[in-house]
Amino acid sequence: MGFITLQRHPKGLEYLRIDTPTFEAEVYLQGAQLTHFKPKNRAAILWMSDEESYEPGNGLRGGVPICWPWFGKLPGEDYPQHGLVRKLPWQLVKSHEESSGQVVLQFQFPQQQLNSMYWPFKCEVTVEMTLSSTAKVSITTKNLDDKPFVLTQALHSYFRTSDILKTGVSGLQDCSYLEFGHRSTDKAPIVNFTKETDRVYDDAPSQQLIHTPEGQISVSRRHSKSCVLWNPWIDKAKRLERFGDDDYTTMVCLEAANVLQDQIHLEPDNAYTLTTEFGWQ
Ligand SMILES: O=P(O)(O)OC[C@H]1O[C@@H](O)[C@H](O)[C@@H](O)[C@@H]1O
Repeated sequence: MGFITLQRHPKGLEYLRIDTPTFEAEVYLQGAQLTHFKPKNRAAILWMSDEESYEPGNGLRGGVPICWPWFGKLPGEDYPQHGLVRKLPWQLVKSHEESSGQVVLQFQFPQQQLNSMYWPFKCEVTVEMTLSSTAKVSITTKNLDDKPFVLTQALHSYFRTSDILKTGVSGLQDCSYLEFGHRSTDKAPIVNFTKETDRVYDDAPSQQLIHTPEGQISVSRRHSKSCVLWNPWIDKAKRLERFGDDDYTTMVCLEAANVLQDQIHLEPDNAYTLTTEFGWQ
């Protein structure tokens, strides 16, 4: 076997390169972030920005960033967007190759790195990836404190398409969403992209399909009622860091989440696992 090798990007970040008879993948220890996933004989599924500089301490623009213990700007305007863990190194605590070609990786976020100014709770945070012809990414939070806390989070997956104008998402028909402060519901069977899209669906079915010119990507979620659908479109693309002006034409984010009414109340000693799984249909 020997499918997994530890490599170092010229800018210094360490990552795992995995090459099996079934798939290839790359996972950065910073952010425990899957940045590349490609089943053999199929196109790559995840989008990664060509403008990414891979500087240590920056978020990596693409793949599956981990947003924890809050999503977006919440709980306060001065809080770092999308939480505390996506720009810091995680520890690899398990890597297991099965003869079938399936690979299981487990990462833990070192508790001492948690900024107690923003997050004054003891907890254990683990990301597990099960990679084969599909990729499954889970994040488990265990409350080790003596008081409960409230958590929002997302597995912020960037998917690749060759043409956003020929891309749509099914599985969201009749679901209510919040976008730019307004509530709405889409009656169409497929959501298409013609402008900036930044929707939080708070009670969506557990599976969607992304229809791209390359085929259909199935994206499913567990322990998650909410999901986020995002494409920055023309103007926001120009303002985003590590994102090319035309990059909005080749990506779409469909994020497994626990946000809005779907936020998690975690009592002491309890644990909660959010999971997303994706692959070609
Ligand atoms: O640039 P960031 O912090 O990675 O965020 C990217 C996007 O993440 C999405 O999840 C949000 O809905 C967008 O509003 C945001 O712009």
